[in-house]
Amino acid sequence: MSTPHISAKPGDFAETVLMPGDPLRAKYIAENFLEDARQVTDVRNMFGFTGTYNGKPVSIMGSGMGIPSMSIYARELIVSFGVKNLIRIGTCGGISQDIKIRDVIFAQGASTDSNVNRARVRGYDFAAISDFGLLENGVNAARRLGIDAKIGNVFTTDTFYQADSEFYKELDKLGVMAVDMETAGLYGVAAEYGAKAMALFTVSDHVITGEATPPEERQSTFNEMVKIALESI
Ligand SMILES: O=P(O)(O)O[C@H]1O[C@H](CO)[C@@H](O)[C@H]1O
Ligand SMILES: O=c1cc[nH]c(=O)[nH]1
Repeated sequence: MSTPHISAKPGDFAETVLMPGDPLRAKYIAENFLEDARQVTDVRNMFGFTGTYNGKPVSIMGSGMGIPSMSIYARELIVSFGVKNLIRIGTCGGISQDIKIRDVIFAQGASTDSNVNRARVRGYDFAAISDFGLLENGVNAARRLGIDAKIGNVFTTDTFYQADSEFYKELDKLGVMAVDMETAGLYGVAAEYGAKAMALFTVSDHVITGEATPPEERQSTFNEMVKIALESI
């Protein structure tokens, strides 16, 4: 049973899917963290894999960048493949002064400059929030692993190259911790189709201070986040 963007059979995906933006990161996780991993889809090179972690079935699939791409894959996974839990594992830009590069952040909620969630509620505001159970499991897993993760509001933007840098300072005053490009859309799709969603990130750069993770360190901080996500299942 294929969809326009996923070529897989019924039962190919586990009930829980971890979604990095980059399909090559999905491949890396499958090869380095899962047992008995097999590739289940490769349409447009948006790779998806299913295997087990500590004996529990889990899938990993890329989401691509931005709300439209994430929304297509999330909707098809839920509606056509019976996926129940979608966990975004991404990178983000730090906004808050309290946030440092390499920190792990949980998106309790996601504000956005996108119109997709307003379109779901006749133009009104929609509070794009994480599923509480997935968030609680994730935070508990981070604590067990001794990782001091931050939890709060993030901003999902359609514009990676933000022209008005003052805007991030205004978000900082409102307590917004970080910026990404998918989470508000993921939370909206999950709500619309009756699935659970949660997002966590590693901070790859800071959009106000300009600090960035050295390339050689990116993999190890990314690994910490993957471990938290897998241990939370
Ligand atoms: O590392 P990923 O998960 O792709 O996340 C972040 O990186 C991309 C931008 O470089 C956007 O997708 C943003 O949300
Ligand atoms: O979406 C993102 C991700 C990392 N850094 C940014 O500035 N934006």
